[in-house]
Amino acid sequence: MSLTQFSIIDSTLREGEQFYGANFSSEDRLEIAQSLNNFGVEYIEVTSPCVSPQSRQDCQQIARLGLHSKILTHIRCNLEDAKIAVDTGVDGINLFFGTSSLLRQFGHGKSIPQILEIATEVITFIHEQSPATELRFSTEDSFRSELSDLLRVYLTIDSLGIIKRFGIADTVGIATPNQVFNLVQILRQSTDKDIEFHAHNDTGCAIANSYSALEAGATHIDTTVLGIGERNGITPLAGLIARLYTLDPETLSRKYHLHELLNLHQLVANRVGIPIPANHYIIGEASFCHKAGIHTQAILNNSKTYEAIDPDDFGLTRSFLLNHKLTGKHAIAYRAQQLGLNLDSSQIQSITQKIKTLADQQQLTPAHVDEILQSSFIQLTVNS
Ligand SMILES: CC(=O)SCCNC(=O)CCNC(=O)[C@H](O)C(C)(C)COP(=O)(O)OP(=O)(O)OC[C@H]1O[C@@H](n2cnc3c(N)ncnc32)[C@H](O)[C@@H]1OP(=O)(O)O
Ligand SMILES: O=C(O)CCC(=O)C(=O)O
Ligand SMILES: [Zn+2]
Repeated sequence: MSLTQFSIIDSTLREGEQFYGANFSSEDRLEIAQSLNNFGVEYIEVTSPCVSPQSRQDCQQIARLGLHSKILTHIRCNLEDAKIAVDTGVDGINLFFGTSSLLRQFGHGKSIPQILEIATEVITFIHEQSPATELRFSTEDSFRSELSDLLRVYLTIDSLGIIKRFGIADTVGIATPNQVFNLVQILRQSTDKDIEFHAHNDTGCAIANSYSALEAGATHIDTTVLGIGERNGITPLAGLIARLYTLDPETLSRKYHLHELLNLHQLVANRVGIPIPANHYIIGEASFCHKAGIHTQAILNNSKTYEAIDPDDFGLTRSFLLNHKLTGKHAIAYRAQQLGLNLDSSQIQSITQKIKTLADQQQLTPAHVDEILQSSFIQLTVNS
């Protein structure tokens, strides 16, 4: 698997708008598109222009920004939506049709032959109107669809010779990494077109499933900033970056402007009105914060001991928490040194024990630890 080859399709401005708290204004959409472009995602997927008049205008405006990222829109597979989408000037159109029996019966109500007939008409129409438009066709709810139906749909549509990319979607987030690997591998062996994978996170497998898809030959992965999306969302951008960075930091650092990751997340969190979870991948406040004494001691010798990701590559810094009972003498000695306090190892030992005892009784702050260190130092100096 070569990480130089794959592309990120960030769908914060489409799937992310389906998140329960999201309601992006035009200004939000433009700023987020710009920020995604600054980070360097290869594609930005925006809400269907058929959703509302403002969505249509915003889709057109984002398509005209001349960003380095290609702009895609996501529409239903029907001629009315296709006509509107073609007029927006986007680089590509993502079409989808549910192929599971549940969606065929209770969603759009079409049989597999009907899906194929409509898809053929819509794909041919878009291609005739706008041959340069990059077209993708996805089977929504792929993992609750019959394999024979999926293959029939993909192969029939492939034979039109128009589609650039096929999509596989784990719409309700039930697939396991093995299931994803197997399905992507089957599709990989059946077509030479690109393969996009879209993973919902209902069962917490979105990142692992996206990685499995890449291992099996997928070329494009859908993400959103903070993983926002319908229900509990999809593959979080920072989580996918973390997964891939540990395998090949150089390639990831070349492909993306990693220092922009935090700005992008702060912008989206602000516009959605949610905090960035402290333990979010890479950019969460806790991601490079070391607490337990054993960890801090080793990190002070070599940061690789307890860090798989170098915060420096993301323009971030590590920190140490000392104001708790899990601290150790090395952490306290490090702080004493930072404060310019010359204390020997037995003095550091006894201060460490004092901090632990106090932490058993009350909530300590970093300022408390500094006060204890400073007052102990003064007392020891006076007594000596
Ligand atoms: C899994 C996903 O996330 S898919 C993407 C979901 N995105 C969205 O839903 C975008 C936001 N949606 C909207 O603004 C509206 O639902 C619109 C504009 C798309 C459609 O609105 P309405 O015409 O009022 O229809 P409504 O949303 O009530 O029902 C969905 C319609 O789409 C049809 N449909 C569903 N999937 C598809 C599909 N893949 N291709 C074609 N038609 C479809 C349904 O059969 C239904 O058709 P009907 O009008 O003939 O009954
Ligand atoms: O078009 C796609 O591939 C994905 C659509 C979607 O959001 C989903 O199935 O969850
Ligand atoms: Zn989705």
